[in-house]
Parts: sequence; C-alpha cells; structure tokens
Amino acid sequence: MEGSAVSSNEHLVIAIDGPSGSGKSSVSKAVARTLKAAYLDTGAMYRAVTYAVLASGADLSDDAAVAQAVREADLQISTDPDAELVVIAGQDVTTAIREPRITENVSAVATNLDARAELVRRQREIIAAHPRIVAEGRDITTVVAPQAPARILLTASEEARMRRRGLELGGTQSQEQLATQVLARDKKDSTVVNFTQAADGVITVDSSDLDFEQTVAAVLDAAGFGRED
Ligand SMILES: Nc1ncnc2c1ncn2[C@@H]1O[C@H](COP(=O)(O)OP(=O)(O)O)[C@@H](O)[C@H]1O
Ligand SMILES: Nc1ccn([C@H]2C[C@H](O)[C@@H](COP(=O)(O)OP(=O)(O)O)O2)c(=O)n1
Repeated sequence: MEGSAVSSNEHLVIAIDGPSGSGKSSVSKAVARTLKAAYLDTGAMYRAVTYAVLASGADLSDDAAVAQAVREADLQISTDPDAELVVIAGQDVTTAIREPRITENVSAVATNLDARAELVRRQREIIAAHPRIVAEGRDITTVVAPQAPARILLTASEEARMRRRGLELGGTQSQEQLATQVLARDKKDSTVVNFTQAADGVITVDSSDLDFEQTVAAVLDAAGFGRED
C-alpha cells in the first residue's frame, strides 16, 4: 500500500457509484476488507427507509408523506464489511429489504428529493465518523462525497449485469423479470441522479470483461492502492 495516491493521515473515503448489477456491493465490500476500512451500502439505506415508509402506511404517491416517514425513520446500519445488519425501529430487516416488494417500491422513495436530502445528510454523518470507509451507491461520487480522494464509477454492459443478477437469484427469473429488476429500475432512478457517466475527476472501471477478482484489483488500482509488482 506504499505509493498510494491517498496519504496515510488523510480521511480515506473511497466513493463508488454505478448501475444495478455492476458489482458495487460485492466489490466495495472486498475493497473495504483489503484496506481494513468500513463499508457503507447506501442502497441498503434507501431499501430500509422504503420498508419504513410501507410500514407507516404512507401513500407512496404522496411526496410529503413519504418524505415525512423517511425523516422519522429510526434506521441503523452496520458499516462492518463482514457483518451485514440493517435495523428499522429495533427490528432486523437485513433480509426483508431484499424482497421483491421493496425492490419494486424503492425507486418511488429514491426519486423523492426531500427523502434523498435526508438520506444524504445521514450518509455524510456516517462517512465523517469513520477514518477509512468505502461508500457505494448512485450519487456518492457526485453528491454525498464529491471531495472524496478516490471516486470511481463501476460499470458493466446490460448483458453482464442481467446475467449476474440472474445467477445471483439462482436462475429463477425470466429475461423479462430481470430486465424489470435491473434495467427498468435504473431508468427510473436515473431521473434524479446520473450514474451512467463519470463526472469530472471520476475514474470509470468497466467490469464487463473482468471476473470478480480482476474487478476488485482494478478498483483498488483506480483508488491508488494498486499492487506493486
Ligand atoms: N466482475 C464480476 N464478474 C462476475 N460477477 C460479478 C462481478 N462483480 C460482481 N459480480 C457478481 O454479480 C452479482 C451482483 O453484484 P452486486 O455487487 O450485488 O452489484 P450491485 O451492488 O452493483 O447491484 C453478485 O452476485 C456478484 O458476486
Ligand atoms: N446512493 C443511492 C443508492 C441507492 N439508490 C436507490 C437506487 C436503487 O433502486 C435503490 C436500491 O439500491 P441498491 O444498491 O440496493 O440496488 P441494487 O439492487 O444493488 O441494484 O436505491 C439511490 O437512489 N441512491
């Protein structure tokens, strides 16, 4: 880790954005483990507050009610890359936030600008509380932590992203279902944040033709922690 672009006493923030299935969560966790850093899954925060909004009975088409439920959400999230834990109002919702009913409704919350402002505020607090952290999502490089010393856009072709999601779900989903879960959600989400083109100073890592280990190495390299051999 010598010769890194990030000096040792600097607040180490690695910001990673990208579309669904590009490998953000799995690759960011591996990068955090390698660097002995914390890990923040901001997508899990959007999923968790969506769980809270649904539990509150708020009408998803009522922007003010959704924003209010998000501001009131009692959310805790683990930043340990080896211990995934998401808690809403004292209840462990780590598994529940991955269910289709959340995936289908999360964009309604993620496209609410007041809800986003609240989550961006909480995400900045979590990032500030950790001396070393890898944070991933859709707007980390541009909105949440635009001053991060390392900013990366992780991309992959539509085919690769749908194939990976399909494998992850054990081959249970048709091409049409995968397209809805991956491509249609990205389309909705990209109405409020741009995660398809790298902003100035953001390095793009295209993982379409890389395997998992190669992608982790490419992200470490882009963050200034390449192996010196
Ligand atoms: N470079 C890669 N090559 C092959 N599979 C990958 C690669 N990166 C990630 N994966 C796999 O693809 C799936 C989706 O990755 P995930 O990290 O959940 O993506 P995201 O968080 O961007 O939606 C996971 O099963 C993961 O192990
Ligand atoms: N910083 C972020 C992170 C996630 N989101 C939104 C976009 C996604 O539809 C949901 C869920 O994100 P998540 O990363 O879990 O999505 P994937 O299922 O990994 O593709 O949250 C966002 O708008 N901004």
